[in-house]
Amino acid sequence: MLLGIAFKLGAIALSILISLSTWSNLIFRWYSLPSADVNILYDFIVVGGGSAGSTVAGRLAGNGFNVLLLEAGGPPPWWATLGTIDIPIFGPLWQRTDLDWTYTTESQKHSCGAFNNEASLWPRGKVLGGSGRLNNMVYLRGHEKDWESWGFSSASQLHYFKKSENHLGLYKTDTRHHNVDGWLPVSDIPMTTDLSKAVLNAAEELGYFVGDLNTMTQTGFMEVQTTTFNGSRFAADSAFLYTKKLPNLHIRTNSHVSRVLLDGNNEAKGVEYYHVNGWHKARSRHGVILSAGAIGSPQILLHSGIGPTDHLSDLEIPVKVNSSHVGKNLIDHVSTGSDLVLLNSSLSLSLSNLAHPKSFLEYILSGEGVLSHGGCEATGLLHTRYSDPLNNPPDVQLLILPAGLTFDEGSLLRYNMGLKDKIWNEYFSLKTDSHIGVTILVILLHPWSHGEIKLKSKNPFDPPLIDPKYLSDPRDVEVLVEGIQAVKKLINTKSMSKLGAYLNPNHMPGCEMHDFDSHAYWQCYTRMLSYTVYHPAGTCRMGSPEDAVVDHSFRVHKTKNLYVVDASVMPTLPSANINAAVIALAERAADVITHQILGRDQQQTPQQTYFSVMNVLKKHNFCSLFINSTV
Ligand SMILES: Cc1cc2nc3c(=O)[nH]c(=O)nc-3n(C[C@H](O)[C@H](O)[C@H](O)COP(=O)(O)OP(=O)(O)OC[C@H]3O[C@@H](n4cnc5c(N)ncnc54)[C@H](O)[C@@H]3O)c2cc1C
Repeated sequence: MLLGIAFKLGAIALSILISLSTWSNLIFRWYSLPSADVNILYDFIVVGGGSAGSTVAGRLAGNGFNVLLLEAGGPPPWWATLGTIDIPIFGPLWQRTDLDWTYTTESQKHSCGAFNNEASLWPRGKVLGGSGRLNNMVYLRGHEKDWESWGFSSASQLHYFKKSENHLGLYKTDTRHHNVDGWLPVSDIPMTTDLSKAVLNAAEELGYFVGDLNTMTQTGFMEVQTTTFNGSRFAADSAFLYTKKLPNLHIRTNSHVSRVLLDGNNEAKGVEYYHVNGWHKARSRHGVILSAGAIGSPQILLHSGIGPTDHLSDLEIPVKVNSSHVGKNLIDHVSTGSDLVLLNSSLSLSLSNLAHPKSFLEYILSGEGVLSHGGCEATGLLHTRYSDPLNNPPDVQLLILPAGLTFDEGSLLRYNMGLKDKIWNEYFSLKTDSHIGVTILVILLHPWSHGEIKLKSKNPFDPPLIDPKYLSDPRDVEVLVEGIQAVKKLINTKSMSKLGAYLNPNHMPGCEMHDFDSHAYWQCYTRMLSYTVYHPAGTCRMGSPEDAVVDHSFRVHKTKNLYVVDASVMPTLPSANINAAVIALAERAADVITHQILGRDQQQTPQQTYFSVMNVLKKHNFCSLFINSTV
């Protein structure tokens, strides 16, 4: 036993040492970023260093502009610099810490019955890299019909997905759909369990397409691709802020922006922010770009006096621009199905494998094994009978996780989600004997229910009121119930029966009045066990002035030099996890804004002129070899 303990301690010490050397480069970058000089007039101020903010700030700086990036969170803390923050399996550990804004929604009337106060806990990243530092790293683009409904051609959308991508996986030779010289690594997952193989075989048995869903034309199933490199998380800050030397980029962390400074013509001139021990102002020449996410960006607009007049007047915030859509159209992917499938065989992802020193060594030496597992291993995009495959994108996504809320025996995951004790005791912990609970998550891709974000007070540090109004439209419940029927078909295949898969027979508390497995039972189950997949969007949506907040060049209607670039501008949700689309939107925004400025600004700096000429040449494929290595 003593030998065992010594071995474990030795492995942990070794892992720390090797992590330190592996990540020292990154640590150096975090702490040697050019710090901001607050007296400079920057070309652009970007607010929020998350998925979108890191991308747009990195690209604009790369295009020769002087950029100040203000982020409310810090750089990752000291313990994260041991490398632990990039180990995929540890993702859930950072929730409910200083890296998380720890939002809670209002109590839901039609959903979330299984959760404390009938509310949903919404983790959001408060750190450079934003929610991309807490996420499950799944890289899935969505469907071509999604972009057409946004007013973009699918060809231009594919261009921006490819622009960001450095595809390191199986499909890297498919140059029509993938690219290998972007800044964001996209990899195949290094470890899967027997579950994903069984699900993919089951999908084939049922006649689904199995292959790359990132071509954006297919429905069917695939093993997930992830934003990782050598088995480690690679969030947008790693990709866009530290990959290239960007001397024009200045980063100020621990800087909470309260409002945009607008002149009498509603032209953005800078921002006001709180840093360490006082209020500061920063000024910009060409514009302010809000990338504070689907909660932060509408919150800052409202505090700046841009929003619905009645709401602002109630809070005595002087109205600058009456924009009735700010904070409205809150959309999110809501899901159900944790531990809905039980297996009577074991999988290689288990708590005991996770704690084994061998797993640490395997990860350190090869970037593989259980520590490299980000939670999700396969996914499917489907049309239920409520969605016409000829005219609509898929309406249900299935995400396959070889674990459920019971994975850690109740020590962390159920608290991260705010599950009621009664539901834990009477449903989850009753899991039959030694059988393991796995999850084929059913995700509603295009909710009819829309919610809203409002301010609670004039205080910029007060979290806003978040009400997603999940499942307030009954059509959403019907689509989720259809998704559950699709899961039942999958587990009834030969491939899944080899793993001993069966439907969890426990009756969901609160649904006792319905016969198990009846339609009414699943409606009730869905309303009880409904939870976020962490994709809030739409609160500053893009479109025409009559029904939107920003136009197609990301500019806030009725203002000048004020842009929003993040998940909040999405008019509808993509048929996928949304991080890839957020980054593609930010790539597009950087191009659009650069061209606008270069078009109207005759007095370019020599460096900007150089970059604009190079970009034009690159677009027309002149001297591409030379240019690719210099731009
Ligand atoms: C637990 C979890 C799992 C997820 N899993 C996946 C997945 O597997 N795949 C996927 O595609 N998507 C996933 N997502 C969603 C995805 O990560 C987000 O949609 C995406 O990161 C949103 O990008 P954003 O730039 O809009 O916002 P964020 O990345 O949240 O960035 C906003 C940034 O602004 C900062 N900020 C906010 N307010 C202020 C202010 N007032 N002043 C200054 N700074 C401010 C924040 O601190 C943050 O850094 C997940 C999200 C979570 C939380």
